[in-house]
Amino acid sequence: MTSCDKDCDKKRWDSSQLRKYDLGLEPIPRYHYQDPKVDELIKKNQPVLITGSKLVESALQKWSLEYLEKNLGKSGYTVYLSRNHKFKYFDEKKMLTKTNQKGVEFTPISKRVDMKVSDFMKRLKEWKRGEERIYLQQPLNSTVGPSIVEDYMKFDWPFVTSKKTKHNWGELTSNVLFISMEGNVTPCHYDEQQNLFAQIHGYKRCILFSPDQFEYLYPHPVYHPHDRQSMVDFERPDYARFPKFRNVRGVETVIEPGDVLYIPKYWWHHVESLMRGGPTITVNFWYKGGPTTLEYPLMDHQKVSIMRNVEKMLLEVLQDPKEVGPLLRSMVIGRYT
Ligand SMILES: CCC[C@@H](CC(=O)O)C(=O)C(=O)O
Ligand SMILES: [Zn+2]
Repeated sequence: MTSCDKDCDKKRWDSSQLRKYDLGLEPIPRYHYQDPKVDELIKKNQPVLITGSKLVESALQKWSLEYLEKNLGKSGYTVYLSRNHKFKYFDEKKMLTKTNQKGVEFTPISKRVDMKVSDFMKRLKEWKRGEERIYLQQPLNSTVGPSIVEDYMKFDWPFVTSKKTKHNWGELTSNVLFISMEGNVTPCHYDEQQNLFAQIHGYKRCILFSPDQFEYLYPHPVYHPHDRQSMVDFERPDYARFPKFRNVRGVETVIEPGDVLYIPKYWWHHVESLMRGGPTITVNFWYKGGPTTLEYPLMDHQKVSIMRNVEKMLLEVLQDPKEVGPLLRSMVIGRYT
């Protein structure tokens, strides 16, 4: 995939800036925000790259690193540090559960710290190869300065609200501000929320897989701190442990400033800030999924939700995670297979 799938005169990035994976990927469809195809795809819970919207236009020219440092405010921000380029999310509430204390040792690669924006920006500017990488991931809240509030109020709220209403989404839960170093990777995972992912600065490559790829992406068990995250290391897949990963089929795109990527809930996504592309800035719009009506045949994401509930129930009653596998095997092998 080259950057010339839009206009070839401006060379904005090239494929040498993308990390190499052994994956079968097709392009995510791109449509102008006024094209009816956008709502057609959202309605079908399909990803779509929405171009030309004014969703975050109020931030596009203004939200430079300098402007954000000056206006984000003095309180501590959530920053993740990582010894490598991967920022694999972990749920801290699941690190100390009794099930986990039954010998499931877990030490995350990345760690969460509270950092002043000025300290973050300093580390970003002075970063040297070999040092810990950093990634600011902060829900926008009342601690931001007045000019950020003004820019935020000028987001095209009628646009996002029309999507929420038309597609029966639940409430907006958060707008998370992401300031990433070039080359940072958020490894493959799914969220249980609808996501309008608005790019403000720099380029991010997004690889998505539909919920029906669950068995090829081997998520950690639900009780694990890496719940919802794929166990497969895309850079060095362990095909012995994860043989079906060879079958995975996904879609990808590179989002540019002004683009909005619709990431449907339960869709897997891997996101990387292009190598040698400089820092990137994104704001996402996470919406609760709408009310689910069970219509048959069930949709693939509904089956993922059912599997999650079965895991939770079994863990609740068995208490020991090591008993879940044997019980499911005796229930299924030779009887349902
Ligand atoms: C912690 C969330 C990170 C983000 C991806 C990225 O920009 O690195 C994402 O996965 C999402 O918006 O759902
Ligand atoms: Zn996500």
